[in-house]
Amino acid sequence: MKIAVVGVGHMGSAIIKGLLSQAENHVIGMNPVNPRVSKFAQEEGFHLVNSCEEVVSKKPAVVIVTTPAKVTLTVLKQLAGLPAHTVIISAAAGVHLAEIAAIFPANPLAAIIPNIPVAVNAGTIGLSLGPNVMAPAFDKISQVLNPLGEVIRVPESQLDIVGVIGGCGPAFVDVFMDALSDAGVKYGLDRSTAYQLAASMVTGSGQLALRTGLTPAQLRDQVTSPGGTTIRGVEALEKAGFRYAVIDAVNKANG
Ligand SMILES: NC(=O)C1=CN([C@@H]2O[C@H](COP(=O)(O)OP(=O)(O)OC[C@H]3O[C@@H](n4cnc5c(N)ncnc54)[C@H](O)[C@@H]3O)[C@@H](O)[C@H]2O)C=CC1
Ligand SMILES: O=C(O)[C@@H]1CCC=N1
Repeated sequence: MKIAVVGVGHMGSAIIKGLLSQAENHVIGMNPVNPRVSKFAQEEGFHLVNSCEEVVSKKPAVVIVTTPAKVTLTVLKQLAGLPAHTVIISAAAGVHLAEIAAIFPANPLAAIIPNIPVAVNAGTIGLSLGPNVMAPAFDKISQVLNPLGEVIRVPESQLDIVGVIGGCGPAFVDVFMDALSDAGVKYGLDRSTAYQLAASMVTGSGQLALRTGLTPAQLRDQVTSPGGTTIRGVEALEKAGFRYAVIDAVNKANG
């Protein structure tokens, strides 16, 4: 399928990497001229263009817009010449489907909030469908998004909070992994072993939660042996207000 990704920054690059893992995808990236993006396109082997006009002329089946939110509606207006069957997917946080529908009244539309792990096909993607998404368009959306990770369909009113937990969440987890790694180094691990340990532990904990369907509290109880070491660490986290710090991170990101 011919897929254009407009805005090849952090998110656009992550999506392109994930899309390129599927041999049947023909990926076109669009970004204003930028040596970083040209180098990335050369390394990854996708076709790069520098204007919306070129994207329109390629008649992609799907366009994914990953431009900064504040320029996204302007960029979409420059793409308004796309054929009516092109599916438009916006990944810009805070850009609403109704605003996109005002520019593309006939096209199938969707809003997504992906996260950076889409680069390794292990993303979490909040999806809200907009107008004109009949079965063929839904099939295209599924074909593009499903290989990128877990797609969680929500009403658009919930996309912001899905975006904070799924989209911002990796940065919160990265802070946690960084702190764990510092602690590992303090007790004698070399830095790369500490990073590997923290990342592997986070991956495994997530996989266990998904595969067993157990709640985080049930899983924590499996680790906290009576009178053991873990409960002493959990007590320290509670004393430091770890839970409130996490909830307040979501408050602030969602504000
Ligand atoms: N970074 C993330 O984890 C996530 C980002 N998003 C959304 O993705 C969008 C981009 O975010 P990032 O990739 O983090 O920002 P970024 O700043 O890394 O990338 C933005 C890219 O868009 C390009 N750009 C700027 N103006 C353009 C234009 N007129 N036409 C085409 N390209 C243009 C920039 O040159 C840059 O390469 C935002 O709307 C954000 O809400 C959504 C979910 C997660
Ligand atoms: O920080 C941001 O604004 C974007 C939206 C979700 C994750 N990154």
